[in-house]
Amino acid sequence: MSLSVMTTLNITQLNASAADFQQHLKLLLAFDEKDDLDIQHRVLDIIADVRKRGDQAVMDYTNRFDKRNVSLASNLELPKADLLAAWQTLPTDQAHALQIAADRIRAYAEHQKLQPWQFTEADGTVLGQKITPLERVGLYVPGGKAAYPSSVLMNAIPAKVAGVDELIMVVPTPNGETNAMVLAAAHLAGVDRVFSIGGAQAVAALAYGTETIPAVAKIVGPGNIYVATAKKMVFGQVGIDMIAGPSEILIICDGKTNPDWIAMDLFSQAEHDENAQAILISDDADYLLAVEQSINKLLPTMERADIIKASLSTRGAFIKVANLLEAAAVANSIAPEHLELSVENPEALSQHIRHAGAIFMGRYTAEALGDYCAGPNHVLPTSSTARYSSPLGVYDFQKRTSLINCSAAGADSLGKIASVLARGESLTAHARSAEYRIK
Ligand SMILES: NC(=O)c1ccc[n+]([C@@H]2O[C@H](COP(=O)([O-])OP(=O)(O)OC[C@H]3O[C@@H](n4cnc5c(N)ncnc54)[C@H](O)[C@@H]3O)[C@@H](O)[C@H]2O)c1
Ligand SMILES: N[C@H](CO)Cc1c[nH]c[nH+]1
Ligand SMILES: [Zn+2]
Repeated sequence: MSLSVMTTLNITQLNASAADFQQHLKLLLAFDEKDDLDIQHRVLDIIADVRKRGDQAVMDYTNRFDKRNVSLASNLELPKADLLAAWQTLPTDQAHALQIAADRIRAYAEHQKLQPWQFTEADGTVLGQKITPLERVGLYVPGGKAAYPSSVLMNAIPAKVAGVDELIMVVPTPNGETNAMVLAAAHLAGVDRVFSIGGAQAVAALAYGTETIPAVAKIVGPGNIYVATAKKMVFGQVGIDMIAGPSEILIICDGKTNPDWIAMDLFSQAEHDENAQAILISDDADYLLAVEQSINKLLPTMERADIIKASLSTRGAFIKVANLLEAAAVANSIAPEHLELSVENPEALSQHIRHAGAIFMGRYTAEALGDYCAGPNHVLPTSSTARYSSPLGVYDFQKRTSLINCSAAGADSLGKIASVLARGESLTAHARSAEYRIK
């Protein structure tokens, strides 16, 4: 198949019926292997350095990557009074929007709470599951190329609903400039402490702790490729929610949605990051051309045109399919973070979707609404990890513990089974421990 230049942007064009389609799709979805390795080495070095030099390393990387001039680690923490002041002085429209978004995110999260359960067997043995909130969690709020008050709410509110004791937030503040909405959102959501650090150094500090930054049990939240890589690397030392890296949008359109709307939906995720990925699938070749024209018309009007252009030309694609069922199959093999079904009957098509972080149904459901205020969490799995990961939710901040309470009769009957299995494993202490309790 030929990869041809479709727009002045050089958006990759693929045809799903071509013999080498899967091969090209794989290339499109993967990050460049060499870049990937370079990033892994860089992140590994940063983590090792933070483990070794603690606060001093965090300050050095913060000064370097965020263009700061911090020489006292305590200055990395933003005073709680600043969070309150930001909330109190926020323009009314912004405070109102944050409050409505927070209320909707909380209302949705309340449905996700895991509940303890137990059942009693005929002989009186009780089996169950206890639910416990995590003690202290780290919330990563991105801040390199944009400020993300919405990510403060999306991280903190489910943690609060779960009943987490202490919420530690990190957010980079390039050039030392704090964002009033980010601080206000931290106050509104009940974040306990905020440190103005980001990137791999912030993830390492939360994972291992430094003299100033407390170690947490789990790190959640989205970030760029450095953040996502660092989270992967500290997993085990701490829990992580998922790989929530550079944003992605996949749109399936039947050719009947205003092409300007679809072009802007693609831009909406491309504008996050040069590494973001925006893909359009349609069964209508003329429609793909119409969206191409919209892209070329609208791009010069975008403030973040450079980022959008870089994202669309390196990681974007238009995919022609024979029909919408084939579109669903391609979507499943991509397993995107966000999937828009901009079609006449989204419910029917959604029945064929197995892998996506979130599905936006119908022409009116712009993915951007989900980013801010629809209610479901916008922290979502990227890089095809929606094959096995789910959106951030209350359940990410809750632990399950099994409960077993044997009656004497239960110990007798289970003891006999355990004894046989234990002797089959040649684990005699196990067998005898169970046998002591046999009547
Ligand atoms: N998947 C999701 O749920 C979700 C949600 C919101 C945002 N996002 C994504 O989050 C990301 C936000 O990225 P961002 O850059 O604006 O903020 P960020 O906070 O993720 O990253 C900024 C940090 O990256 C580090 N960094 C930058 N260049 C570096 C380099 N060359 N070497 C080492 N470290 C370096 C710096 O420490 C800096 O503080 C975007 O990719 C966006 O698409 C994803
Ligand atoms: N689209 C991002 C998740 O990939 C979330 C976000 C926050 N603000 C704007 N968008
Ligand atoms: Zn977004």
